Amino acid sequence: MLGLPDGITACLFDLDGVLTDTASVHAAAWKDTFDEYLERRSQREAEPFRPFDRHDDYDDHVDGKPRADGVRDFLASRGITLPEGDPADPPGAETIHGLGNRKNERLQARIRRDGVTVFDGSRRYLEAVRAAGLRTAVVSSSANTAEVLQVTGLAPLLDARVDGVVAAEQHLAGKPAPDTFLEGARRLGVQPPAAAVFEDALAGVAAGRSGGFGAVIGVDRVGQHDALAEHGATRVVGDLAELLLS
Ligand SMILES: O=P(O)(O)OC[C@H]1O[C@@H](O)[C@H](O)[C@@H](O)[C@@H]1O
Repeated sequence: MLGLPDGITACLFDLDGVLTDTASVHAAAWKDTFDEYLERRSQREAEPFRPFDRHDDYDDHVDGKPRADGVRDFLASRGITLPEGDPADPPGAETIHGLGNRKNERLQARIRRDGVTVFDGSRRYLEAVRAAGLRTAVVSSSANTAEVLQVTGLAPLLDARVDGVVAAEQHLAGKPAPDTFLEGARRLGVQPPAAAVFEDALAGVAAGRSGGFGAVIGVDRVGQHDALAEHGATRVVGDLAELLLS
C-alpha cells in the first residue's frame, strides 16, 4: 500500500520539491541573485553575460545542497572563486555568504508574499505512512525548514527534523554526503536499511545511495527521471500519490 520494500519502518523526506512546491521558489531566488551578480561582474570585467539557467545550473550545482555550497559550486562551474566571507556579511557582499544572504532575503520575501503550497499527494502519503505506524522525519538542507513546516501545518506529521540549522550546529556535511539523512534515521531510532529516503534533487538521491538506505525514492517533477535513477534512486515517481497505488 505504501510502495516500499518490506522491512521499511521509517521515512525520511526532503522538503523543497518533495513535500512542498518550493524548489521552484528557491530556483527563482537563486536566478535573481546570480544574474544580478553575473551581470555586474560582466560589465566590470568586460566579459559576456551568461545568465544562470534555472533548470540545468540549478539541478547540477545548487539543488538540494546547503546554501553556501550552492553558491560555491555554481560559481566554480563558471570558473569564479570568491572569498568565503562570514555568515553575518551583508546581503549582496561579494563573498560566498554575502551572495547566499542576498538569495535568502529574496527567498523569504517570496515565501511571505506568495505563501507555500503543499503537494496534495505528499500530504496524503505522509498521512498514510503515519496511519501505517511508520516514523517520519524531514531532512532538508534549508535553514528555512522550520518556518515552512509551520506555515504549511506539516510539523505535526513529522517526528523529527534535520535541517540547515541543525546541520550547521552539529557540523554535519551537506548533501550529497549522507550525514543529514543518517542523523534523521538516528533520531527516529532506526538503522539506514530500515529507512526510505524521498528526494527530488540529484545531490539528495546520491546522499540516499551512499548512506545505504533501504529505498531511495526519486521524485521527478521537472523531467529528470533518468538522472535521478543514475544518481541513486531505486524507484522514480512523478508524485508520492503514485506510491499509494502499488
Ligand atoms: O537557503 P536555504 O533556505 O537554507 O536552502 C538551502 C537549499 O535547500 C534545499 O532544500 C534546496 O533544494 C536548495 O535550493 C536550497 O538552496
